[in-house]
Amino acid sequence: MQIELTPLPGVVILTPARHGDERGFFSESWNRRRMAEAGLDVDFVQDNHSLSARAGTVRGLHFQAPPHAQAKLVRCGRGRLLDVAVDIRRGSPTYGQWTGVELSFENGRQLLIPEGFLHGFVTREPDTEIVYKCSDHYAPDCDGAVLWSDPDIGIDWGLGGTEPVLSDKDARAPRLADFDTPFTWEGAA
Ligand SMILES: Cc1cn([C@H]2C[C@H](O)[C@@H](COP(=O)(O)OP(=O)(O)O[C@H]3O[C@@H](C)C(=O)[C@@H](O)[C@H]3O)O2)c(=O)[nH]c1=O
Repeated sequence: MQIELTPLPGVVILTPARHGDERGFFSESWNRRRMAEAGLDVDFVQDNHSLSARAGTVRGLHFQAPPHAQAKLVRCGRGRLLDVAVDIRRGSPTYGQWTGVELSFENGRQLLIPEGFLHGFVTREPDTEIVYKCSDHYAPDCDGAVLWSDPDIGIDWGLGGTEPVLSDKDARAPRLADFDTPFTWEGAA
């Protein structure tokens, strides 16, 4: 498993080995022991899978508040997407900053997003599937969102001026400045 850091400490790109043969490949998409050995010990309890029919579909920016905060391990099952994490931990040196990584079936990359970050993505091909593990169960009462296009965050979604496909919930989400984050950075005074 290859591990790459991103500009946001704690957000990590993981690329599991693929063992190819004449049939195709085999890959351990998550191995708890290997992750723990690498200092990435997360206890996942739910797997999610969604399909976005059209390229340019944006889902996000989402979080679950404590006591049901979620770390996520995200990969692309089919197609191609830009996966994004935003630090929303009050007092964090990187509060409000984002990082994005292209995940595709071909590149096999995965993004590990800890608690305290927003998560969102844009699909770059039709019929793109995302698959992700979560460290807590779905808790609708703790579910929240921040506006995907908030200029204070300034994510470059690569849409080139085209309007994205969005859910009503995501289109109406508040901006970061109008939002009281439920997360605090561990190093905060
Ligand atoms: C997130 C979630 C939704 N649902 C239901 C609620 C609703 O009826 C339907 C669609 O939900 P949503 O519109 O919230 O789906 P979606 O916009 O795909 O939400 C997801 O976006 C990405 C970016 C994330 O990081 C996820 O945690 C989740 O928030 O699925 C579950 O049953 N379990 C779940 O864990």
